Amino acid sequence: MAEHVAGAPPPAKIIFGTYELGRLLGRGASAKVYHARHLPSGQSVAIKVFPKPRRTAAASASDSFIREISALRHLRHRHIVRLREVLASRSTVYLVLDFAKGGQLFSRVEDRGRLPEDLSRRLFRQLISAVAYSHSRGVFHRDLKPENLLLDDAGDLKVSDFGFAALRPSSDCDRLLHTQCGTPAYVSPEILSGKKRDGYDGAKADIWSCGVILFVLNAGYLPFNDSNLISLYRKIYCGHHRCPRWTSPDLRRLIARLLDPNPATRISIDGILHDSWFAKGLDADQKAALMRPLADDSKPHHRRLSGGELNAFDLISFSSGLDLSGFFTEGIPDCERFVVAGGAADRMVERVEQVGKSEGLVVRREGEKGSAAVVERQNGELVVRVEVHRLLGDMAVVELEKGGAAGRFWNEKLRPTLGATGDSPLARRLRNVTSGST
Ligand SMILES: Nc1ncnc2c1ncn2[C@@H]1O[C@H](COP(=O)(O)OP(=O)(O)OP(=O)(O)O)[C@@H](O)[C@H]1O
Repeated sequence: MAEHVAGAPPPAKIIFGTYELGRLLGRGASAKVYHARHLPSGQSVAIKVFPKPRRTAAASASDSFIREISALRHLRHRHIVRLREVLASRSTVYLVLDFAKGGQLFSRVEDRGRLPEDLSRRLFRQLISAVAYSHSRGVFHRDLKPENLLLDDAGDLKVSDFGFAALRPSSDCDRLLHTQCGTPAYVSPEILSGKKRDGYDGAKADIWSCGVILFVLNAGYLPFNDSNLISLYRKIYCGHHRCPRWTSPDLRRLIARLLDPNPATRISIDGILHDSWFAKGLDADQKAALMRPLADDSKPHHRRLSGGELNAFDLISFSSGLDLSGFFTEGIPDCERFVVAGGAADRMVERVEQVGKSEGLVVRREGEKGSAAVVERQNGELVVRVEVHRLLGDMAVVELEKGGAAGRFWNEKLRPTLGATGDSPLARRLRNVTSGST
């Protein structure tokens, strides 16, 4: 293998035969984000790379990539980074996102200082448009801060990083949330106070963070800041902030209403839309256009989620699907793959082994930790090979390869014992496998 020479650009890495990974754009607590080129179209994308959790228990909704996928697949809005595709290998989950060429809004403020009031207003309107839309779809970001606000090549805002997002429970429409999330300087007093029994209103908590962001855009510094965490918390509880002298009276008033420590009296999205500073110079049509999501908003989101949880079936059916090509050798004749839940995959391997033995065939285990059962005739001719590839949590991809000698063994001996007459997803898949068998 060729060695990488220090100082030379790293060799191009092509993943799934489709994306050429480029430079590192940023790294967060949970993932690294790379620039990449979509080879068929030449388009730039950003790929967020998450190591897959090393555990066998079911993937938890608290995993940030699960949260992020669950949230982003609900959302299609011009000011929210679009999730194009989800890919996975054995060890890694890749989120393919629209590339926000302008980088972090935070860097802009850091480099050039505070923004002119009109530019703050334009970006704040875009932020509220995205936040209002997310809330209307039952998604609360919970970690809004300038580092998570990106800019595209036209300088328009794209809200990103939904790794802390919460989805409203669909059953009772209860908007009160319980997990403590976010970055201290941007977090609302009710989250800091951790009144877990009462929960908190995710919409109002996001609005507080929008208030902190608006303050930062206008001032160039944070409204609540202290190197001592306890003092910082105290300042946030009180909501005491001082706007810089250049702040217009209307903007001062709006900031005070956003940074109201009492969520019950804090301004709502509707209140913001009617605020004089926010609405300045906007006629009714322009306001409606601002709040309108993309025309094709409904397209990718027809399917109902089960309680906001995401499982591998959701992943598979999303967008162009979970591309599993990295798992397998292409071009194997009569090779089928399907996803199953629970212990069904392991039971299938055991069953293949048992039936093979009872038929006097040669049976052996292969693969990592015996994840595959191979059945052959005495002359070495392949009858059937079943291999289990672990996916997320207890979900698994079953790869089934039928050799030339599979026909009778598969149809008459094996399939009836695998319960392929029921109506489970596994049974349906097995019926399809059978109909094409030799
Ligand atoms: N779509 C994108 N286009 C361009 N750059 C991006 C994109 N997504 C992320 N980045 C860059 O990568 C950085 C890290 O991304 P992100 O905040 O999503 O990661 P994270 O691990 O979820 O972070 P956190 O620690 O805040 O949870 C961003 O701050 C940004 O600079």
